[in-house]
Amino acid sequence: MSDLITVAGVSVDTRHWIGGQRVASADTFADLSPIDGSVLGEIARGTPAEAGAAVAAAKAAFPSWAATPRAERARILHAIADGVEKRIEELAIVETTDNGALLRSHRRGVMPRVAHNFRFFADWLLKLDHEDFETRGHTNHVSWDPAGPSVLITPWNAPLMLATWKVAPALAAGNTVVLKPAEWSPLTASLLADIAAQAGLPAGVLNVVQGYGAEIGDALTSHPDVRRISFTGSVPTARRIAASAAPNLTPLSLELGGKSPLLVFADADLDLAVDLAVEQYDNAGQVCLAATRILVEESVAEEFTRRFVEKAARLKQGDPREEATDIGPSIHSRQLEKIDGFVRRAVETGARVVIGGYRKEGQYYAPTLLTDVAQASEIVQEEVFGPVLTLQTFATEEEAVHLANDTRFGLAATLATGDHERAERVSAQLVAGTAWVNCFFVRDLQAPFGGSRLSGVGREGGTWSFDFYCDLKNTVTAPNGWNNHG
Ligand SMILES: NC(=O)C1=CN([C@@H]2O[C@H](COP(=O)(O)OP(=O)(O)OC[C@H]3O[C@@H](n4cnc5c(N)ncnc54)[C@H](O)[C@@H]3O)[C@@H](O)[C@H]2O)C=CC1
Ligand SMILES: O=C(O)/C=C/C=C(\O)C(=O)O
Repeated sequence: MSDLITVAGVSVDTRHWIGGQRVASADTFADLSPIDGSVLGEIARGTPAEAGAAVAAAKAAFPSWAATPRAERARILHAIADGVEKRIEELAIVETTDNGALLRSHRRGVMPRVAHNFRFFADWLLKLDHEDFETRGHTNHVSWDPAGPSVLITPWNAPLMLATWKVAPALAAGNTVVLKPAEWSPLTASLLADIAAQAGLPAGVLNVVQGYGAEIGDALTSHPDVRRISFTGSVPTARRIAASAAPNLTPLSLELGGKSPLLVFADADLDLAVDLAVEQYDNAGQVCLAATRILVEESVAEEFTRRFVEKAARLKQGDPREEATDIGPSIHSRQLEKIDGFVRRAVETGARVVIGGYRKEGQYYAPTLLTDVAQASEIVQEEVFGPVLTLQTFATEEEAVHLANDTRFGLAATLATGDHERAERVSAQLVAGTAWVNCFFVRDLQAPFGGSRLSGVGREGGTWSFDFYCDLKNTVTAPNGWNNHG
């Protein structure tokens, strides 16, 4: 069997990337395209021993990379960004074929953001500073020391974007990396390894291990040489990782799921509110930030629903490679079954289907809106990760805030209102890592990103990423360099 496969005309290596070498596994797993279920290739099925080898490579490369001057690290990160930009078309088509998200988004939005991730953290590194300050004549100097080998475990809904969001700051900070991409979308991580090597990243600084999280996850997250673990994915997996990391007290950053609300007040621009609501079907609903619970003030609920149904009917679902497509397939048949199960159970317990509510041919789920749902019900409380929204109404601002906050999550919230004071008052009461007012998905890497409650632990982005990936040290020097026991 060949180690190289061709995906939409692009050659992709199916092996791990460890210590600057391609490494095969004895066993493989099949990578399927969600577009038509075809097998794209057989991918190295990592073992705990291979995971250990990747950590060993990261450990060996760490001292030299950590000692590499900031300006040189930044130069190499920019060279990686150049490499990404040269290959945007290839990365976009491979990602779309592998995870089913829209080609037009990958081309114009997502892959340019991948390059930006490297440029942003390279530039931020050069600005990263803390003013020295004095204590009774002594100077305090805070330094951002590289923490060590970092394990980065990433999901399938935005594979390269979410991976580089972690890889770029970890490398900028002077850490070495073992990246474990999701088994449902393994391909672009392999291309990233090629791009990074061509950009001059030394061997062992970035390692990629393919395989099932259930089989190699523990070997990575319980490893005593790993000094940071950053994970994006589901709550149950996060709990496993936290337990596995606990004996070594390895610091964790967890970006988990959500069940975010969209609050639509009667004073809102209703067309804008409808646009914001329909946008939640993006990426077939496989977005952690999606505002999947629409909460509408009673007096405008009927009109909002009428306009929503009209607009949603114009969405085109189909092949994500086509320019006109708005919604592609779900990532995997198992995910599709999970979505369908959520909807069937909701309907069995009294939910009313406003639109959708059924599987289509292939791996597609119709954009769905459910109403008459109880606040305590599974469909309101649990993350579906599919194109399924619920609609509830509220009578007062107080009730809106109560419903918005009444889940175990706290990732994001979106408000549609024409009243500036209300926007301030309500957003101040919402439990959410990000609150958007009359907008959605406006993202800036300078901002802290993460969630409260079961949506995560910690924040990444800008200085917060360096806070996580570095060991901060305060060096206190006596006046004239002497310790006067002051
Ligand atoms: N960004 C987000 O918020 C995401 C949320 N999810 C949620 O999770 C649900 C299930 O999706 P899954 O793919 O099963 O998510 P998952 O959390 O199991 O997978 C995410 C990553 O974790 C890895 N992983 C799995 N078990 C592991 C272990 N024991 N140790 C270390 N790493 C491990 C996987 O290989 C993958 O790379 C979705 O339906 C959705 O609700 C999934 C992906 C992303
Ligand atoms: O694109 C972003 O800025 C954030 C995306 C986050 C997700 O889609 C996720 O973690 O699921």
